[in-house]
Parts: sequence; C-alpha cells; structure tokens
Amino acid sequence: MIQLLDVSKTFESKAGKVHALKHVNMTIEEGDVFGVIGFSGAGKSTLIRLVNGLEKPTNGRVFVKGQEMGELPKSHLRKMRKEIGMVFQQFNLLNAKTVYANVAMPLVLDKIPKQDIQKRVMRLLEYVGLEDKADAYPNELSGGQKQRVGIARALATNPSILLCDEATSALDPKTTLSILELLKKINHELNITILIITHEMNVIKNICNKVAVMEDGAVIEEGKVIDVFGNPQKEVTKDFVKTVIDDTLPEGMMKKLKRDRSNSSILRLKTIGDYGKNALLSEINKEFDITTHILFASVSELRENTLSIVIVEIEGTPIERERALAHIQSKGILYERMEL
Ligand SMILES: Nc1ncnc2c1ncn2[C@@H]1O[C@H](COP(=O)(O)OP(=O)(O)OP(=O)(O)O)[C@@H](O)[C@H]1O
Repeated sequence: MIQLLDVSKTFESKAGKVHALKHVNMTIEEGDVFGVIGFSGAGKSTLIRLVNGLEKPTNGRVFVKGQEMGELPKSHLRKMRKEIGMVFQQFNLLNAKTVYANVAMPLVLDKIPKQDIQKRVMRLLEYVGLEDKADAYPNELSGGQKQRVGIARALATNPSILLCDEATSALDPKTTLSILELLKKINHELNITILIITHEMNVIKNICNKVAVMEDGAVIEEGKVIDVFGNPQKEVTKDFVKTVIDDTLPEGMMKKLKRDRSNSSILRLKTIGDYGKNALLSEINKEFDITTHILFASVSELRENTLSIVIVEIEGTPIERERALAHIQSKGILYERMEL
C-alpha cells in the first residue's frame, strides 16, 4: 500500500543542512494500522508529508498504491490525494462553516452533485456518531467531537488510506481512547489502511499491528507491535515501552530483596499469547528441587495479542536453578535475570 525505499530528506536552513530523514525503508501493507513513534524532531511529520506528496524526497523513492509520489504530474497527484485521507492534531476545521459544510468540503471541491453530497455527508456523520451536530459550528463542539468531524471529512472522498498526524495528541486520555476505537472500527469495517504518527506509546499499544520507532531521522527498530513490545532492543524503544507496560518491582521491594537474597535468582519472564506461566512454574517446581515466589505479574492487552510479564524469585542450589532455567529456555519463553 505504502512503500518507502531508502528515503532521505534534507532541508537547507540558515543554520545549515538538516537531515530530517536518513535512509528510511518502510513497507505498509493493506489493512495495517502502522504506527510511527518518535520524540519531537525525529522526522515523523516529514515522513507523512512525503507519503501524501507535499514534499519530495531528496533521495530514494516513495510509492503509494504502486504510484511513485515524487514523480506524479499534478493532475494525478490530485487524484491520488483522494485516495489518502488526512487527520490532523489540531483538527484543521473551518470555524466559520458548519459541521455539515466542513465534511462536505472535499466533495464540493470535487464537484459532486448536491444530492449525493447530502447523502454521503449524513452517512458519514452517522458513522462517526455526530448525526445530530450537522448544523453546529466547530467552536460548539468538544475536542473529541471536532476530531470526529475531522475524521468524517477525511473519509469523504472514500479513501483507501488514512494518514493520522498526532490525531489524539490534543485530547484527554478518555477521549483519546474513543477516537482510537473509531479508527479501529474504520480500519476493520471499511478496510482502510492507517498510518499514524505519534509520540504516545498508548496509541501504538491500542490500535497498531505494526510499529516503527524513529530517532534522529532514522528508523531504529521496526516490527509487529507484539514483538517490539515483548523484546525491545534499543534504549529509546525500551523507554517508550516502559511508558505503557510496567515490568519493574517497587523500590521498597527491591531493597528488601537485596537484603534477604541468598541462594536465589530473580527472573523476568515474558510470554506472548496463551502459554500458561502457571503451568510453567508448577512444572519447574515439580521437576527441580527449587521453590518459586511470584513477586510481580502483569498482563497487557495489545491489539492482536496479550503480553504477560512475571517477575519470579527462584530459590535453590545454583545447579538446580540452572536446570530450571534451561527448562524455561527450552519452552521458548523470553527471560532476563534481574540484577538488583
Ligand atoms: N521545512 C523545513 N525546513 C527546515 N527544517 C525542517 C523543515 N521541516 C522539518 N525540518 C526539520 O527536520 C527535522 C524533523 O522534523 P519533523 O517535523 O519531521 O519531526 P517530527 O518527528 O514530526 O517532530 P514534531 O513532532 O516536533 O513535529 C527537525 O529537525 C525539523 O526542524
């Protein structure tokens, strides 16, 4: 659906060259909800502007539905943009126009007959839950309602791709969740591929199936959300994951463990999906001369899977503990020894 091949973008500024994107490769398949996360300045907005053809790459190629965006003549680019709906952080609504007129705008520009516009706009407003707000003005709406109008407008031309530029960053946590639910519904029911850029890991956790982590213009880690969350490799990714998945012991408990520990190891076990940790722990308790104590457990629901984390203390002789560890390893369960 969207492909970036070795894409770099350099801006010339008074202070010199700014390398906003460096050798970025990315493949977004039909039906994906693909999240790009990074701190401010990582290059996320530049990436989105290349996908919708507002900027051309300095090097490399950007394809959308098989068409090379940098090379399209203006008339084709306009047609292509109808395939791509945009949702913005600050909603970008026209405050002097009603909700109805805002959603109708792309269709009016496209010279669609009035009757068809009316049918489509009313259907879209119903879809986003705002059928009773057609005559309201944007400043009479809450942030969440404004974003629903923005989404309805983005859907007006029947796009196959939705680009969301920090779509929930101006909203409170509860409203954020309701907008994410709406985006999930759009992806699922209308089979629209979504590319969402954000600095909030919560957004990735809730709706994305794939994620790319950006730092300083480059993609530093990429993959299925469950894999990246389960086993983050880079420090930046680890820091992002920590913001939504707790996998640490409280300070007081750590201190106590430091004092009391003798002949024991502390392990952090991570499992994806259904493999029961209870089964694993009872297995190792039975098979080896050890005792296990669960110190911490959490289950995180991701879009397509669950990630369970258990921190466990294993007591026993070093030999028995090593045997138990080898057994855990043989089950393909991710684990780390925790140094206190
Ligand atoms: N038109 C431009 N001219 C010069 N520099 C630019 C331009 N657009 C972006 N940049 C620079 O490119 C880098 C990446 O910016 P970009 O806006 O893509 O990052 P971002 O991850 O979206 O950050 P934010 O969330 O703050 O918007 C930054 O250093 C920025 O200052």
